[in-house]
Amino acid sequence: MYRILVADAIKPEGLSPLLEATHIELIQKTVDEAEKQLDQIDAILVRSATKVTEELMERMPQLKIIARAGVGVDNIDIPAATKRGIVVVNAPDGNTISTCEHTFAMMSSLVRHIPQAFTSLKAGEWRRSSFTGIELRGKTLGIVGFGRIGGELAKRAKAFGMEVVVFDPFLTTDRAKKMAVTVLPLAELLPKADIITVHTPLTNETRGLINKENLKTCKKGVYFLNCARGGIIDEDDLYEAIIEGQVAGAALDVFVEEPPHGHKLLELDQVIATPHLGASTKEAQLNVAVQVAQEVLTYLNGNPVSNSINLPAISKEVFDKVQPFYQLVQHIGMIASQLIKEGIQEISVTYAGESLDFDTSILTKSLLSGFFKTRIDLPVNEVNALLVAKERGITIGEKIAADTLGYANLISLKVKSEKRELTISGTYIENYGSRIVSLNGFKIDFEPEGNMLYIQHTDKPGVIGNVGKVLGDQGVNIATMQVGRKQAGGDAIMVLTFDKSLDPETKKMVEKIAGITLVENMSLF
Ligand SMILES: NC(=O)C1=CN([C@@H]2O[C@H](COP(=O)(O)OP(=O)(O)OC[C@H]3O[C@@H](n4cnc5c(N)ncnc54)[C@H](O)[C@@H]3O)[C@@H](O)[C@H]2O)C=CC1
Ligand SMILES: O=C(O)C(=O)COP(=O)(O)O
Repeated sequence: MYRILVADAIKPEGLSPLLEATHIELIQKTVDEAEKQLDQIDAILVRSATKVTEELMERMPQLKIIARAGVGVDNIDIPAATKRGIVVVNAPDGNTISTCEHTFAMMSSLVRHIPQAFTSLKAGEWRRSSFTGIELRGKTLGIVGFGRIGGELAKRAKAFGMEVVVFDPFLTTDRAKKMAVTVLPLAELLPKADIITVHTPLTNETRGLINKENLKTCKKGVYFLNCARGGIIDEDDLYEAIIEGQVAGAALDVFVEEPPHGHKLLELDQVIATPHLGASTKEAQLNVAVQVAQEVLTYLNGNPVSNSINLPAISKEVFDKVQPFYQLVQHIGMIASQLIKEGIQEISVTYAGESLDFDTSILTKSLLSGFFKTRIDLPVNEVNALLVAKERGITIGEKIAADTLGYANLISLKVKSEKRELTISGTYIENYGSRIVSLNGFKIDFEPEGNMLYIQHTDKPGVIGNVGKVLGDQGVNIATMQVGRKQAGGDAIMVLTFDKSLDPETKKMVEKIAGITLVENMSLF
């Protein structure tokens, strides 16, 4: 008998696969109400209200699976679950349409001042001219983050006669073409759009993506929407921009702090808002409940789940073989992702060497998880890495090769975009650790770790010295520096490691050094 705790308001109709199973007992209580039963619970189903913390997991020693009836898993401590071998699943597409439709409703309400006009009318006023709006037809909608929700929104905006421009650094030309949207860099989208809506995940890259600096570059009188996550548009900077008249108004479904107690943005007449209602429809709630109920049942019946976002358990024997290469491949993926930032068409991995004589697919998935780490909102791991690649139209290849080029083992990655190809190889040396031994055809030898800087330059006297001088003058302590070149006087590369990441100003100074053609920060945290 398995006991499943349904801790948040999840639609009961969607839970019928669980209600009908004879080996399952469903307990519909909050965590506090179920306090005395927590040590017997095998699965927990939540939305965003219940916080599944490490402390809660400690009180649930039987817990095998956490299911999030929705997309965002920020209320679940994923590393703590992974550490305990608890699978976490979600429902990635069950609420896409509802969130898109909510965004559209917010956009219409925003430009026609419907909430403000309604409040005024209810107060007994009849102020028609104060609420003159604008048409959506002919306006340019800027969509920042063109995933599931962004894509659906584009279709609806076009039906309203809007022009759609999008920014998404991970979008392939194929998908952009299929969706018939114009792709622009963010710096070009902002001054072009009349209305801008964000649909990215909240990550270190997207927190404050819209801020004081780039709000200034927008059209005066632009409208903003955030139905994704609080903080993608900096709340303080948005407030200032509205006060200054640069932004005409904003529609917000999400906040940095929820509920937003005494929030200054909510005091502004130009702001309309809803309490995180994007996914709150009968249909979305049924979809997500059905999806997670099915996943939980599948897993408890001993079968693999499809929307897991953390690690599956692997046998001790395989684990021992995989373990030395596990971090190396993640680092190879992370380096590649930071050196080839555009949309990718193909990723292929080649394994050579006797110690790699096992099913390497787990390593390929681990490499992909490193590659996607900074690109998408959900934690990507071995369980979902291939699905993530497939959804983005990326072809994945895996080969076994005989030639280790003199190393005991060699793992080589080739990443292809429409414009170029990037190659990187690494090896694991017993009792020594991981080394990257070739990068873009340059022989090199460095340990992938921490904060790194990649520099492409011409092999001529003075360049290396000048890099050292600029960094020294800025008080940057170089931990290691490795160089590689193909032939004397030709193209060359340098890879440096630091104790902390290089600030943008110092990076710019390095870029200005004569002979240097490319400088990229690489972080392996
Ligand atoms: N208000 C609500 O109730 C709901 C909010 N959401 C939130 O909406 C967001 C988007 O959801 P989906 O479209 O389903 O996710 P998705 O993963 O399909 O799309 C996210 C897109 O953002 C792009 N992206 C990642 N980093 C970026 C960056 N630095 N700049 C620009 N684009 C970037 C990705 O390439 C991807 O195409 C998520 O944060 C999710 O949590 C989702 C459902 C309901
Ligand atoms: O699915 C998501 O990411 C959401 O933001 C919806 O959250 P909710 O289930 O409505 O609390």
